[in-house]
Amino acid sequence: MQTRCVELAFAAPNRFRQSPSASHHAMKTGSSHLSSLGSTFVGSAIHAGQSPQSMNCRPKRLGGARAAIEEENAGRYSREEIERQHKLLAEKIASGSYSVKRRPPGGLLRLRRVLARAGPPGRGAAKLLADIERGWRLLVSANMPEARGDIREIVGQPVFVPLYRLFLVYGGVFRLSFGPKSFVIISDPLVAKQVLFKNAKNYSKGILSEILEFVMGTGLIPADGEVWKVRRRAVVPALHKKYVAAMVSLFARCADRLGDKLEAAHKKGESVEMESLFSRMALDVIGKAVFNYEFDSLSHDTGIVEAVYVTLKEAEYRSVALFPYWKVAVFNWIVPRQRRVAAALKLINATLNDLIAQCKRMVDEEETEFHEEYVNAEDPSILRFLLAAGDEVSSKQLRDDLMTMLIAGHETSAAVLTWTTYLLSQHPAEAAKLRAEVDSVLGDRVPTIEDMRRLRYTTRVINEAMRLYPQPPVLIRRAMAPDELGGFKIKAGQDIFISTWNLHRSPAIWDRPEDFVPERWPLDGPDPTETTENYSYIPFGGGPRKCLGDQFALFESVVTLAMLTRRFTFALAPGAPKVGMTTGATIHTTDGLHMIATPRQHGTVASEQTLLHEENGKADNGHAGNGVFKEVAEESIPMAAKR
Ligand code: HEM
Repeated sequence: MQTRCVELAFAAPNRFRQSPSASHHAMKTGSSHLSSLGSTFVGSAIHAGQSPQSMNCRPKRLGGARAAIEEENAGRYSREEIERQHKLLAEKIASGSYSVKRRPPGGLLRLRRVLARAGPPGRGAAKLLADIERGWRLLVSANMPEARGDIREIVGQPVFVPLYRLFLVYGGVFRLSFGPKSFVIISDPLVAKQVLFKNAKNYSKGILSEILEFVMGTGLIPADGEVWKVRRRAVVPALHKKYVAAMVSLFARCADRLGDKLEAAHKKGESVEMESLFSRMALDVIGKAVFNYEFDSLSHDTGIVEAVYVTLKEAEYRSVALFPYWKVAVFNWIVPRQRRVAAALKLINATLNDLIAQCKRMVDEEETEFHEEYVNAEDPSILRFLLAAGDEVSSKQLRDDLMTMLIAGHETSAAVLTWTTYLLSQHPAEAAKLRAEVDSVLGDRVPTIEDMRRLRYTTRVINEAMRLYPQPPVLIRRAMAPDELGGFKIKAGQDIFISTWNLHRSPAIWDRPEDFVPERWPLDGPDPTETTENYSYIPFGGGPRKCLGDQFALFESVVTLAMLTRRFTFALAPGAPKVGMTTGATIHTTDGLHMIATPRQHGTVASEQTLLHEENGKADNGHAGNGVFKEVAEESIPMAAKR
């Protein structure tokens, strides 16, 4: 098939595609989702992995936001530069020059030897020195392992990659220092549990709050202390069971619209860039779900869609800038990007304020009594629930909460779907097994809430994709008082990164940690969570600050994956750029996920179902035998990339 890239008539969200730029990354800045940001060091890594090569399928139209994004991305890191940095870091770790010396100064040993030869008084002094040395060693062994590096060895690549290499050498709790600044990196499940759950009260969101303040204000993700407690208590009930069930049909509707787009592309012989399409679909979902707003970004590129992306991009940008010039008011007038950001925020705020006012009027006119599982059929949004609940909250706080959820629930979901689709394109056997389940459970029905229990393998595929590509890959905290982590003391004010990436890929925890094995999660077992896995698996965090949209997000991913699987097979587009990783708050691809989506011929379904049953019958928890599926996979996934 002759393929071209779908030319999307949109501006802003295309950021993900081609540019050598961080356009790509335009943000997910989520919050927590922004968690992988939060310091110059972390932020610098955000722009990692971008290739300066131009892509062969650029969108023809560049809107203002996209142009702005491209403008600032020129001349970032080349692939060669990143590879050079990987090598340098590996060599430095191997040579030991990255490690802080933990032995007493070598001169002491020589002095002791000289003293020992100088008769009884010298021997006495040498013994005294030996005792001091022993005390030193004891003291040092109580110190946290420390890697002291040069920030240039870390930037230019997704930050969780060097953190993984360092973890393998320095262990589950170590300090990473750059000059006077240090971060404690946690990759040990029990220590993660202590920070997230057992002693959660001692940890704030630290630098994350500062970065996100301009967009989320005191919304749930950046908020700490009393504000967080009050707002969490108010918002959580809005995502009750009936609400999530009502959302299933919204997910299906949006996934169907995406399916139509893919079908149209196929008819024209075009490839599709799935990362930006998933981003648009997730924006459409979250707009409706949170404040009943129809972005319809899959079809139109309206000013508000562009404004959302400009704002998200800015949050990412601020996390990487060395000098926070926007804190100086005059620069906000002088610097064009700051003027654009101000205009975007003004538009979003005005839209949200209108929606809030409109919703208030509707609630005032509504006759239905408010109750615990209140859902308005025409407007099942979270905003409607909060207003109907009579939530005593200022419009500003409400706006902050809505904006936070918009960001938190947007790119995370998009990223999960992007990497799941990528993984499946690399694992035809698992893709065939998935199709078999979807066909047998759904046929050509649209999924309902009851199907969520039945789509077991689909759920496992998502669980496993979230293990390999956690969104965000790092969680950020700051200690408010001294604590002891894994036996090492830390001081108040210590910045901490919990590396979900390291936990999820730790060779000490997982068999074949790097492999995509949905079967590692038994179909008849409970859905894996931080509780079932005792903090070895924390795709939604854990403890009091755990994601409140976890069930929503899981169902959104399952429904979308099932709907698309029912209609298409996916394969990487011939000649598509290698799918590399880069990170904002979530993990993005470096150059987009260019695929061929082929509408399915339902003739292969029966044989795939037989295979699913045969495979399930084995009740084997290992990796599915690829050989079993090979034939089906080959005939039903045209051009599928093979492992
Ligand atoms: C696959 C999609 C999603 C993933 C992987 C995800 C992941 C996470 C994670 C890991 C955290 C904890 C952050 C931390 O501890 O620092 C979090 C927090 C949060 N998430 Fe999500 N999330 C997703 C979707 C959503 C959705 C759809 C919503 C809203 C409807 C949402 C709203 C929130 C909020 C408000 C918080 C902050 C909770 C608090 O601090 O009290 N998320 N999310």
